[in-house]
Amino acid sequence: MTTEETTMGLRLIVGADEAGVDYKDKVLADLRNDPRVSEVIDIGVNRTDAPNDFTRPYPYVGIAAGEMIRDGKADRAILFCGTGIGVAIAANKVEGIRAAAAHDSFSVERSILSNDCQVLTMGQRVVGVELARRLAKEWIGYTFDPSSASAGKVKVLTDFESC
Ligand SMILES: O=C[C@H](O)[C@H](O)COP(=O)(O)O
Repeated sequence: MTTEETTMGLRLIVGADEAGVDYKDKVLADLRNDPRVSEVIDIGVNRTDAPNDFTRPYPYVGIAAGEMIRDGKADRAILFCGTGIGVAIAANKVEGIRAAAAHDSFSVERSILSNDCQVLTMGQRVVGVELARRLAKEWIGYTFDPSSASAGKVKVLTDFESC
């Protein structure tokens, strides 16, 4: 979390395609009860959606989340699909967004401390729901250190995008 996130609380997006909606809803409920989180924005899909919306494919979910972060409407996102890969690829298409699919504690930690990712993705077909819930809780507890040795590496990415 940045200093601002720490002071204000995190503004988090949760989202999923049809293959990740069950995990998304579990994590959404957890985050709504987490004192570190000031706002949770559910961008769907939801089981109550009309069929065309409920079957909205993963690229739309990942891009929508990335655009909202890019536009300052949220700080971070936790997204789900079958594998976590599709929503990560989609979010990474948005300029300035760093998204990682991660299903273990170490990678979840490093996605922030090494890579300053704004987006964590997981696959409902990859890990159990209790692990996904735990990893989501862990992830929001990490804060990137802009004075760390990792910052210069992240800067290579942001400099490349601004060329
Ligand atoms: O990365 C893609 C996701 O896992 C998605 O939920 C399923 O995609 P598919 O139906 O093309 O396998």
